[in-house]
Amino acid sequence: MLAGGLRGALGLSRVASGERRTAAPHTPRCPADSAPSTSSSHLALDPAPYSSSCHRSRTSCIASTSSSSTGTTSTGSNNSGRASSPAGGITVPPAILTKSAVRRTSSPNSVIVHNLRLKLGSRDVKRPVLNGVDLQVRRGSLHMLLGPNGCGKSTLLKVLGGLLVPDSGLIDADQPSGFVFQNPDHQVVMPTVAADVAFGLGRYVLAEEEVTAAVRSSLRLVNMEDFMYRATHTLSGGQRQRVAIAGALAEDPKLLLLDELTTFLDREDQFGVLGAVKNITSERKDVTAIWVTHRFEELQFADAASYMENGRVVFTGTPDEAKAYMRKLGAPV
Ligand SMILES: Nc1ncnc2c1ncn2[C@@H]1O[C@H](COP(=O)(O)OP(=O)(O)OP(=O)(O)O)[C@@H](O)[C@H]1O
Repeated sequence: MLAGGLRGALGLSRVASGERRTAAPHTPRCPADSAPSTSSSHLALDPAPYSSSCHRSRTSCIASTSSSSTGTTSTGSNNSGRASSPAGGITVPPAILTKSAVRRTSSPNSVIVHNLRLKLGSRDVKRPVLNGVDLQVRRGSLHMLLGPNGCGKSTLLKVLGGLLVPDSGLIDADQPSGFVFQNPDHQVVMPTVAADVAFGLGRYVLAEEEVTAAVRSSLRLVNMEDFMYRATHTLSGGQRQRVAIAGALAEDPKLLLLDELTTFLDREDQFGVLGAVKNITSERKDVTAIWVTHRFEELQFADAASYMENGRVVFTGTPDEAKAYMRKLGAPV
């Protein structure tokens, strides 16, 4: 059980039994990197997209498209920039939906991106960062994204996670998504592991038992259940990274967006984190992980890999095919 004090710290004092977590959060774990959430699920972007409420599944996102297009959505906005649903007093993030979203629930792909374009920069001087990205990621896979510095990997992840809004293109992605960033020190913010994993659940109306169960099962998936009551400052970098992933998992994401999680880790921690993510996609067939990395040796954990150059995906294949492709480019794979 979580300590009573923890409940208050997490803002979980309003418990209504029988109510269940129904919000569809997009989950940036790094406060410093948090941006107004625009959960991306179905983007078929005209230059001026519009927003609406977005609930858990692909299907309901599409269903809410028609109500948004007629302006009948009941979602309002709160101070944090998130939309709030009056129905259960539960906050839900805004989503960007368009009339051209296609119902595709039977697709084996968790993510389909087509001709995605985005320019970034100042208001006066922008330059293309995503130059027509096409990408398909199978549901339940661990898909690695590689490419040289500055080719657009993190930007693509941010677009998939709703942290950036593309200028044009189509995105059809399972939701909700959970984002974990490079530096665990920016993301593991609570004094104990249990409190940290439960952190994001504070915005839901949940019974204490539900919080504890979500925390425990998330920690189990990343092989950290035995650390539940440990002080976070006693953890190694890799353990902290696994706690950050568990924090994202606790909110039941369907898409995990993992941006260079092993950059600061030694080999043991690196493989511990990779093993944890592999375990998640093996055990939870409905969860897909996109893993951005520079480290070729990590390909052995991948189900598939894509290589980006100049804001485009130029190759997608099996890990072995990806290695062969990169060897041809002269990479020391
Ligand atoms: N907010 C921004 N404003 C202007 N340019 C940006 C912004 N964010 C990223 N860029 C530029 O977009 C390009 C792609 O950046 P991104 O971080 O996506 O690359 P990356 O492939 O993840 O690189 P790395 O492997 O070094 O992390 C870079 O040239 C970067 O400088």
